[in-house]
Amino acid sequence: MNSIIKVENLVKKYRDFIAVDHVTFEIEEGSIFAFLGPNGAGKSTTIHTLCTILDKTSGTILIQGKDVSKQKEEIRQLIGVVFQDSTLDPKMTVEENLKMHGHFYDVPQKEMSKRIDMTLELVDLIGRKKSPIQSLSGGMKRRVEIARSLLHEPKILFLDEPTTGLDPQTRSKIWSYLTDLQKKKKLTIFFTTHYIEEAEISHKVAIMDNGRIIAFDSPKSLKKQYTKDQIYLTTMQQNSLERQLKLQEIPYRKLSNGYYKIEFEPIKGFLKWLQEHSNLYKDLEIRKGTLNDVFLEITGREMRG
Ligand SMILES: Nc1ncnc2c1ncn2[C@@H]1O[C@H](COP(=O)(O)OP(=O)(O)OP(=O)(O)O)[C@@H](O)[C@H]1O
Repeated sequence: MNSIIKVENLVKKYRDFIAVDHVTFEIEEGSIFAFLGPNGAGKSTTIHTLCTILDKTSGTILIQGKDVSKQKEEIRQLIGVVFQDSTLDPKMTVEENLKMHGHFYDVPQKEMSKRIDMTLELVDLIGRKKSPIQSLSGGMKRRVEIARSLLHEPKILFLDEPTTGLDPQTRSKIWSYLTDLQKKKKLTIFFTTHYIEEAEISHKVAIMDNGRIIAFDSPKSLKKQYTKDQIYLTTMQQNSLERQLKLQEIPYRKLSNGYYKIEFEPIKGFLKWLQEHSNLYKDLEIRKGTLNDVFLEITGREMRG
């Protein structure tokens, strides 16, 4: 694996409180990586130490072989960041905001206009180049921030909850721009999100809890390892259904909403039973395990709440 980020035994303390507790992981160049976990798990703290915004307490962070403690400036040129709180100047136009960033990152003057147009085209906002930021919608502002973060041609894009507060349609549009970028520019994308389903597009997911990484793999492998397909049934014949399930030693749980929940792996093995006993149930729903179920299985708690 060609790792672009290598984190080893990362610890971040705030006084005596350990916010990040001996975290170790690697991220492959050109991949999409999602960082999940409940509030206060330590995701933002980790991302901020990787982006050189926050100093770590101990451990090693290498970004393309460069040490964040010693080579901050070089690393800043390698990364683009989009954080939750907008840092765009609302009174300035889109173009002026991008130009300011370009100067800050030493984008050569003769390349500036070309790069601004190119990045705005990537997020479909070239037509709004001359618009003041304050005239744009929330989703457009986030897209301007993404364009701005790409202006100095970074190798890695860090996004801390890039879609929080946006409507589902805008969120899906932003993800389609980001996945497109990852493919076209071979960009490595590292993001945190509260919308667990957004992590499904990533190549690897790390789930963090209480400052530690408790699971790390592809969404598919995590779900395969920790979840089972779930079948939900309703019935008019409770006694007969329960008798049959018990007879076949099929584990079930009766939920407070009247549904019977059956977890079965592999689901194929249960389909025959369902066909043969179709007279015993009314509604049938099959749900695949989610990343939230993975968290629930490992910790016994919901990821949210
Ligand atoms: N500046 C600080 N001083 C003291 N404690 C802090 C500071 N920043 C964060 N913490 C604590 O460190 C822990 C991890 O916080 P962090 O913001 O990294 O979590 P998170 O996973 O990003 O949560 P969220 O999803 O809510 O953003 C929390 O318990 C938080 O209260």
